[in-house]
Amino acid sequence: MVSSEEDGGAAEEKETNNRRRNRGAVATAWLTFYNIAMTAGWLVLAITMMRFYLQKGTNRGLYRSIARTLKFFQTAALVEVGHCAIGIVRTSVIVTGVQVCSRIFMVWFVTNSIRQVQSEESVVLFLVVWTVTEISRYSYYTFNLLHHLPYFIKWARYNFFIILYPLGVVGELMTIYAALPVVRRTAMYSLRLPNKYNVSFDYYYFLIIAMLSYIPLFPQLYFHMLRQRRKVLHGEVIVEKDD
Ligand SMILES: CCCCCCCCCCCCC/C=C/C(=O)SCCNC(=O)CCNC(=O)[C@H](O)C(C)(C)COP(=O)(O)OP(=O)(O)OC[C@H]1O[C@@H](n2cnc3c(N)ncnc32)[C@H](O)[C@@H]1OP(=O)(O)O
Repeated sequence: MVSSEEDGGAAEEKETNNRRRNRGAVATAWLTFYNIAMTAGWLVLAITMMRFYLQKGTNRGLYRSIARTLKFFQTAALVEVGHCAIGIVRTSVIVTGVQVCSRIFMVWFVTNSIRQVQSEESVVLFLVVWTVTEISRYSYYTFNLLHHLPYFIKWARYNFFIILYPLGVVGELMTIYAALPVVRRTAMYSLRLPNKYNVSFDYYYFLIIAMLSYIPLFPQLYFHMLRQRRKVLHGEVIVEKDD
């Protein structure tokens, strides 16, 4: 439901201020520390990727050069699901969980595990998209917590995703697609019968199901962000169903 912009804007601002007051000093300090650390981590990734490309002029070996940092900072984002669960951040556990888990899956179980896809251009595509997204997202949260939010950071946070989200999805799907023949050939992460657990699992089909699951899940994340954009940039009050 969307009410008039003026009334909505004032009510939203009041609600946001109340929420911030109720969060508590320890939680605010933790979130500030967390967001600064994550902004720094993704900035390091951006600089490492740029330096690598400028020095080598190719994306061959680029993933290996950032693998440890990427795995650390992307895995650390699991903490965000905890933030929502304990209520220090007012975001849906499900929306955050899907976003974070799909990224962790891409890093650990596709790109990191399957060496043959690491030089694909699609890997560079999603890495660049994630990096730009995360630098603007975490710096937005940091400046917001410090009550000094430059407008261009707010603008970037709630506009870049319009293009970056679909581009990220294209990069991820193309990478999984490139992994399929390798997974089929090597039968990695698969369990064939007969075995002592009497269970079978085929990672090849799991990857196909993962790709298909973008069809229902991605629009939900995208429309969630479009609603956030209307709320933050245009002050609309949007009543969402709780999880
Ligand atoms: C097991 C394998 C399964 C595989 C299946 C896969 C299927 C997956 C399908 C979908 C895949 C998508 C793939 C795309 C990947 C990409 O990322 S591409 C790059 C572009 N992406 C983006 O732009 C989105 C980035 N992600 C997000 O923004 C979030 O993760 C989100 C959960 C989607 C949305 O964030 P949300 O928190 O709901 O919105 P905000 O407006 O940012 O925040 C709401 C309020 O919460 C406060 N807040 C949130 N986090 C923090 C924080 N860390 N610190 C402080 N505050 C925080 C925020 O300030 C808001 O509060 P108020 O200001 O009080 O309103």
